[in-house]
Amino acid sequence: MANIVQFENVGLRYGTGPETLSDISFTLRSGAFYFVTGASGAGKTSLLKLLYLNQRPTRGVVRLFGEDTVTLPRKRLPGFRRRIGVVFQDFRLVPHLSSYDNIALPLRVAGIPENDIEAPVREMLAWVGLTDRGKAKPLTLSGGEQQRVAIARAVIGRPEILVADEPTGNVDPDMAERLLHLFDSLNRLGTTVVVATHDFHLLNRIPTAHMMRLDKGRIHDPTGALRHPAGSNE
Ligand SMILES: Nc1ncnc2c1ncn2[C@@H]1O[C@H](COP(=O)(O)OP(=O)(O)OP(=O)(O)O)[C@@H](O)[C@H]1O
Repeated sequence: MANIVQFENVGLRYGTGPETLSDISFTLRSGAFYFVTGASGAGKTSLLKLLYLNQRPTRGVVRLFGEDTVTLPRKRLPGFRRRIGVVFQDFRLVPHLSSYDNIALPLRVAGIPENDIEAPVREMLAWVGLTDRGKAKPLTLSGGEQQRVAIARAVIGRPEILVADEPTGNVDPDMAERLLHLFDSLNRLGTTVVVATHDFHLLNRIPTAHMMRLDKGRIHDPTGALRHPAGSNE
């Protein structure tokens, strides 16, 4: 498996405060499944924000798809962001748009012709089990339904990496398992999946998943299992 993400001695500081993340070094392998765990405030959300290019590191190198994102020209950032799907705990759907239109949004933003949008949106609605809810607005859906719309929206552009920040935080345990099953099936199709979670029940559900534990802004990786040399394709 090739390296798809590489962090080298990354630090992140908000404003003039202390470093929220320090000396973060790890490699993510293309096609693997990762859980990011750690106590509240350990820096999980901050780490994911660096990963999906919502934040720039204060120091160090964040390399995505083999390129250094810190020196990447700004005009190339949107293209990079399209290769990463993101799911949030609070869904972040557009409230006045139907499920169908929320899922279609990334394709419309990317300028895909309307004729080429319907089939993939219908396919996504079916995949998340919401074929009959395409016209529904987010506030008329349950939390689990909203999250499935959000997952469909995140993956309709066939991202290479799916990042999810506490995606099961606002759904019941049965729905949490169902959502995890969606992530697992995507991963089996080759998508690299990174899920931050507090939910220890979920961790055992994906036996092949790798764990990234954050402790007070640092990666806990005593055996170095999360580090692979640059260019290593072992
Ligand atoms: N935009 C920001 N400005 C200033 N400080 C921030 C900002 N975002 C996060 N922090 C601080 O960074 C630290 C890590 O926060 P982060 O949200 O990354 O942790 P977390 O592990 O995701 O926590 P939780 O599990 O509670 O969501 C916290 O001390 C938080 O207050």
